[in-house]
Amino acid sequence: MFRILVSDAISEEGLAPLRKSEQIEIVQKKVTEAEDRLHEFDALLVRSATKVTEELLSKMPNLKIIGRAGVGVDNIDVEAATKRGIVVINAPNGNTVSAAEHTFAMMAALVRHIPQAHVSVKSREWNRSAFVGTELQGKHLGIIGFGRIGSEVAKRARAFGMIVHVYDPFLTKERAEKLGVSIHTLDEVLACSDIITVHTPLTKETKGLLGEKNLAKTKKGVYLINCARGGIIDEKALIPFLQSGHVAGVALDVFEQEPPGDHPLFAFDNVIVTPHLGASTVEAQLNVATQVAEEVLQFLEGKPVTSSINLPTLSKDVYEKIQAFYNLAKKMGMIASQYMNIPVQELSVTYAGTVADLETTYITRSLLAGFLRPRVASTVNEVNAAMIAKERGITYGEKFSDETHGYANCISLTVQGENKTFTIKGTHIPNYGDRIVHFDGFTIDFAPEGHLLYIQHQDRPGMIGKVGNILGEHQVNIATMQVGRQQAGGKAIMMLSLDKPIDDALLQKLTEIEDIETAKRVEV
Ligand SMILES: NC(=O)c1ccc[n+]([C@@H]2O[C@H](COP(=O)([O-])OP(=O)(O)OC[C@H]3O[C@@H](n4cnc5c(N)ncnc54)[C@H](O)[C@@H]3O)[C@@H](O)[C@H]2O)c1
Ligand SMILES: O=C(O)CC[C@@H](O)C(=O)O
Repeated sequence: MFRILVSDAISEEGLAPLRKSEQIEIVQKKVTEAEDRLHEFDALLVRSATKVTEELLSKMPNLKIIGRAGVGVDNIDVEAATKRGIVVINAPNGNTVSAAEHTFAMMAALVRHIPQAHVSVKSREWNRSAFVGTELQGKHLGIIGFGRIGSEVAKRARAFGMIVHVYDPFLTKERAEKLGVSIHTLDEVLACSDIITVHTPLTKETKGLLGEKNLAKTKKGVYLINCARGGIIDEKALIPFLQSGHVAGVALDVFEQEPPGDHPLFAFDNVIVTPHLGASTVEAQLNVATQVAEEVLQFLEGKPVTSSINLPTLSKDVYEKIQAFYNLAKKMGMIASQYMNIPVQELSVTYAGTVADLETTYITRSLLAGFLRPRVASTVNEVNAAMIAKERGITYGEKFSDETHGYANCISLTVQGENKTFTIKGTHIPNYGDRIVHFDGFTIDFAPEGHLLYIQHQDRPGMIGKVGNILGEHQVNIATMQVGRQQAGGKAIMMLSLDKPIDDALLQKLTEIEDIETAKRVEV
């Protein structure tokens, strides 16, 4: 049974695909109400209210995936989730239009004093002169952050006859031209805009972006809008600019602390606010819930998720192409790790042939996860393998070569350990399977699966028989046996696949056979 905790209000209709599965149990409770079951859940679905902290994750040891029904993941400790091998996914475009429309609603409300007029009329006043506003047409709109929502706001601004100025350090010229905007510096946007709206994520760079220094660069009489994340506009720094009248009005849908409680900005009549409603439409909530539900189902079926925050995103087509190599690489990593049962400093993966043209980043992550799995007690997967490798001082890199050793594709792994370098090469043969074709300096050909027994020995007559006899005496059946040698009478190896694993005593007995130099178990 796959258990899912839904701890924020997520569209029931959107969750329908999950409810259809008999293998899935959905529990809709706040985290604080589900304390007794937190250890059971495989998935956690949230919006922005639930704070997914390191502490919460420590109470959810079975958690495999966190689904964010929205864009921003600043309420999720992604690093802590990654360290635990937990995939974090979001719904990046499900609420874009709703947020852009809410921004515009706030903009119009701000410049036409709609909330204030609403309260006035409901208080039985009819004070029309008190609410003279300004048109949006012809005004200069500064957009800070030109991603999904910022670009949708720009489209609507043009429809209102506004002149759009954009600041986004990551916006390429090509995209700017494609979207019909010119790129400006932040100072230019601050100096020329009648209205400024922010649409960036909350990051180290954007937190307090509109603080005292940059607010001072804005035009007197500027209007400010934040429907992105609390803190991008520094709420405390705003106060003197509101008191002096430099800032004509502010519209906030998001706050540094949510809920904001009794906030000093609420003392200003020209500050209008909504409770983080940018995504609160029927359409947006259906979109984000559906997207997250579909991603969780994909994950459950062992298929790639397409909107992961902490994994390379793969299309279904790409995933199908790399699947075979993803499995081969993982097995190669597991074999190498067990064979080289010493501390290692570096893994170098070389791709040749058809595999070299694929999304090798994901394949390398799979190999790394396979290498670390026998060495790490906690969960190791493609999500956290890179982080764990770094923690253990293991570097890794990819290379590409034309040398396929006569195969259509070849993955070579070279492991650099203390005073030992080990190389293993593998290939995937469609409709046949995976083969290891080179092992620690020997040419060989074996399937990387099952209970493997590696033996290095001197090439003498009868060696194979001696090993076979001892295994037979201990009721251990040999499923397959492959041999390799560097030259007649020199060093040679056997790679046996056994029907069951052998114990330490039998392994020791094998190493005591004359002319046997090494015997190692490898489980794949
Ligand atoms: N109020 C709501 O309910 C609501 C709804 C949806 C999204 N949001 C928030 O709105 C924000 C934007 O969402 P989006 O989907 O457009 O995200 P996005 O990732 O598509 O766009 C963000 C843009 O900000 C730019 N950016 C990043 N750092 C910047 C910086 N230092 N200066 C200027 N630009 C910078 C990026 O290049 C990107 O183009 C996010 O914080 C999201 O959480 C809020
Ligand atoms: O879930 C919400 O209501 C807000 C979501 C929004 O802030 C987002 O980042 O997608």
